[in-house]
Amino acid sequence: MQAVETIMRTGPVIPVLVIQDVAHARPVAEALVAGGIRVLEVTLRTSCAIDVIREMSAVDGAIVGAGTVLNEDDLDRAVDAGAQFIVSPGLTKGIARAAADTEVPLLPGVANASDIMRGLDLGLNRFKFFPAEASGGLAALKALSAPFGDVRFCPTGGITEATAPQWLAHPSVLCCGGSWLVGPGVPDTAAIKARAQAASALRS
Ligand SMILES: O=C(O)C(=O)C[C@H](O)[C@H](O)COP(=O)(O)O
Repeated sequence: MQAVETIMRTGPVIPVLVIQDVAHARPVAEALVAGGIRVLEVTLRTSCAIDVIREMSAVDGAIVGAGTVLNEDDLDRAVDAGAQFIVSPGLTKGIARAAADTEVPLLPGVANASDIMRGLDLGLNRFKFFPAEASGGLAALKALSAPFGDVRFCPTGGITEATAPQWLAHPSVLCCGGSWLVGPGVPDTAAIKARAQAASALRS
């Protein structure tokens, strides 16, 4: 297992994936990897998500994790399917302990100073800033970075290809998350690859 920091530094954007049909898993993962995006967050929002993690994990070059992990049971199911990292919209002691016990990298969501302090108490200092735009946007992140100078973030929620560069320019930001790379429905793999190429070039 890689450290969560390594995963965050693999590329500038982590695509947040909501895959409705397991048949779409491989073509989507292949298109993203072909476009230079290797770290893939499969949200546990669909009934096939666990099978999607399994399928995508078989794609060469893909580093597949689970998102929308809400409890220890979700975490266990995702890890059993091959998830190499775990993303959660929030932070609970249960998830932090389960991730530590399983030695799976965890990227838990924080939205304010108290969330960050709870994370620090649990030995964590790499977080998803979620929901990034709705929680005050870049101005809020800049303000939070002042007292928490060693903390690094993956802002997610409301970020687009157009706004990602502003977030990535902040020194506390290692990468951004976003759903814009893969839309709903039957995947247009050429378009996904093109968006992945644009995303992977965002900070170079
Ligand atoms: O379900 C989760 O755990 C999530 O990760 C929520 C996602 O981060 C946001 O839904 C990002 O979506 P956009 O705002 O469309 O980029």
